[in-house]
Amino acid sequence: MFRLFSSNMAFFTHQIQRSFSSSVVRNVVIKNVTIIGGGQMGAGIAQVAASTGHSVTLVDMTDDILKKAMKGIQGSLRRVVKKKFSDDPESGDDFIQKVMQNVSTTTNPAAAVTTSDLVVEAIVENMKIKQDLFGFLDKMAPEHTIFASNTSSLPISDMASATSRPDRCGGLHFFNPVPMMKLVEVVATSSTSPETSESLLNFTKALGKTPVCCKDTPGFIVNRLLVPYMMEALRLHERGHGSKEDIDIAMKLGAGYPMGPFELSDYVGLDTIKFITDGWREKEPDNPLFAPSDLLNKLVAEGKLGKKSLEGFYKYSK
Ligand SMILES: CCCCCCCCCCCCCC(=O)CC(=O)SCCNC(=O)CCNC(=O)[C@H](O)C(C)(C)COP(=O)(O)OP(=O)(O)OC[C@H]1O[C@@H](n2cnc3c(N)ncnc32)[C@H](O)[C@@H]1OP(=O)(O)O
Ligand SMILES: NC(=O)C1=CN([C@@H]2O[C@H](COP(=O)(O)OP(=O)(O)OC[C@H]3O[C@@H](n4cnc5c(N)ncnc54)[C@H](O)[C@@H]3O)[C@@H](O)[C@H]2O)C=CC1
Repeated sequence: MFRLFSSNMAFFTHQIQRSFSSSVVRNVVIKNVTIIGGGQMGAGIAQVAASTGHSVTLVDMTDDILKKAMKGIQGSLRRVVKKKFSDDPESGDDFIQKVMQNVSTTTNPAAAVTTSDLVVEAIVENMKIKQDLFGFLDKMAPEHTIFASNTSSLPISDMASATSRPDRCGGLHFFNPVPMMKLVEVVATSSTSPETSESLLNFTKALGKTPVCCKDTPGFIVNRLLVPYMMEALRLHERGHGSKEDIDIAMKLGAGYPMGPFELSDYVGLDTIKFITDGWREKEPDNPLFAPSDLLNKLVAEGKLGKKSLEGFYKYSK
């Protein structure tokens, strides 16, 4: 994994800063943003933050992943400018160039957070790995830095408890695809300070998104309603009461959803879906809705993770 102890210097500098800074941290104006995890969500968050003038550092485990993320951001920006600058392609190119200049990448999270106002975690949906990351970054980041998680399903308070700054921890739950989806759930735990919540709300608005305030309860608002609906779709199919194609068509044409539940699962990523549903089963072990799904487990075991691996419930071409 990361070279966790490779930046002793950054740690040392930070400890000095810490001893001089005030323990009361006021409303933080967010300019420098570090995003940990350059997968679909992290890359999308980086794109939107950079597009709105923030200075972004994107962190992942290898340079290859980061290269892929930057390529993805560029491709997505091309789609955005095609619309936004339809009659002025040159300005569109300038915009892309400026946005790309706002993003730097690194595989060294310790160095990345030393000047960060906000860290957004968008790594794998696993509590232990997220807690290890939060605990590690807590020692490296300046006192004022706010830590936010983009988790779909895990308690923010459990991640915050791995730090010495639970008042400066919260949730920023973005939706996929980040450049298109307007909503961000801003999650406050019982320890999140009002100043932190306000900074996160202001940041969300600065991104051009619409925030809603959520408590740190399972699934926040959207996934509390979305996960049971998606699980019901899976159960309906497993009982042989509908093909995945018919269920998808039904929910698109009958309920007006842009994607049916199987299409959406492939879009989200079946590995992430499995992490989420395994976690919900732990919370509600007696709920038959969250019983293990042979179909989902088989697809994940075969590496069929959805759109990102070109096969999931459906097949995709590049
Ligand atoms: C059945 C299995 C059950 C398993 C049970 C387990 C359940 C657990 C589920 C929990 C999931 C949790 C995930 C999470 O935490 C929260 C989420 O994010 S949920 C997902 C929310 N997102 C959605 O619901 C997306 C729905 N889809 C859409 O809105 C549209 O389909 C979409 C915008 C993605 C694409 O639009 P569409 O018209 O279909 O296709 P186009 O390709 O034509 O795009 C339209 C338009 O948008 C532009 N665009 C699309 N993507 C991007 C991008 N990434 N960047 C930039 N621009 C983009 C595209 O260019 C088009 O522009 P035009 O000008 O209109 O041409
Ligand atoms: N996929 C979706 O539709 C949504 C996902 N989320 C949440 O966002 C988070 C990320 O999801 P995705 O982007 O879909 O996953 P992804 O699998 O596309 O990306 C995760 C990235 O994190 C990197 N990573 C893993 N461990 C790391 C570590 N210790 N340090 C640095 N990087 C690390 C991986 O290399 C990978 O590039 C998860 O918590 C997920 O639940 C939230 C909303 C929607």
